[in-house]
Amino acid sequence: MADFKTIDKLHRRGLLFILSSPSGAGKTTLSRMLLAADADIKLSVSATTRPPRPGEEDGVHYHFVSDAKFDAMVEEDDFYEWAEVFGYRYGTPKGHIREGLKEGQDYLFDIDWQGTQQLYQKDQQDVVSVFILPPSLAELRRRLEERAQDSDDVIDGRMERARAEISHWAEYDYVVINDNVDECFDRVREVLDAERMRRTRQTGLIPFVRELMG
Ligand SMILES: Nc1nc2c(ncn2[C@@H]2O[C@H](COP(=O)(O)OP(=O)(O)O)[C@@H](O)[C@H]2O)c(=O)[nH]1
Ligand SMILES: Nc1ncnc2c1ncn2[C@@H]1O[C@H](COP(=O)(O)OP(=O)(O)O)[C@@H](O)[C@H]1O
Repeated sequence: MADFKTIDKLHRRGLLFILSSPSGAGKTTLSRMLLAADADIKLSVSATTRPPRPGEEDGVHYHFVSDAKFDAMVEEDDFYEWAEVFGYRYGTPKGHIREGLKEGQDYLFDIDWQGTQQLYQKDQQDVVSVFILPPSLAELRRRLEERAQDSDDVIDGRMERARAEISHWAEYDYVVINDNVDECFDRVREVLDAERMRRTRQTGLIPFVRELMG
């Protein structure tokens, strides 16, 4: 008889796990927690024309590229999708995502609603999207100020955009409020765990059931 471990190792198709939120609601924090806690998911590193923030590493958080390089990547059809956000361009490189999915690799995307819509259009079956909401707009501003990475003007701009971004909440599969970060993280992991068990992703089930039925 197959024990739980065998069942757990059934082959499955990977998924494209999207975390979006208005800036400051906590998606970077949650992404880092998820990558640290879960060895089966890896970050899809975007290319951006935005300059690096202190502590950000090229090739780890983003591929930091010039405008000319980004133009060339668009020209060469190197992106799954790309969008302009806050005056800079951001794009998802195609890389090896298609092959990785077949092998059961999950990919994490920290992208905005425009990127989410484009990924859905390209590959609906593999996408699972989660929208993170702040508990209040006052708390959102407090977090942006506490992060201390932007000038007051930039924070005002991000707050203005937050309303527009929040208006896309209903386009997502799941919505989680990030009040207490640990509780929010638990919810996000529950979504990921359940989505991994979807019948259509468990490609090893057909041979398993065939053997089960003898
Ligand atoms: N469409 C799209 N959006 C992206 C991509 N990479 C990052 N973004 C979004 O660009 C926005 C700005 O990101 P960033 O400059 O890192 O600031 P953040 O808002 O503090 O995370 C965020 O909403 C990200 O989700 C990408 O490859 N494609
Ligand atoms: N649940 C939370 N409670 C309090 N502070 C939080 C919470 N989640 C994130 N933060 C803090 O808020 C700031 C913005 O979070 P960040 O993950 O950078 O947001 P985003 O990537 O969505 O712009 C950071 O300083 C982070 O440490």
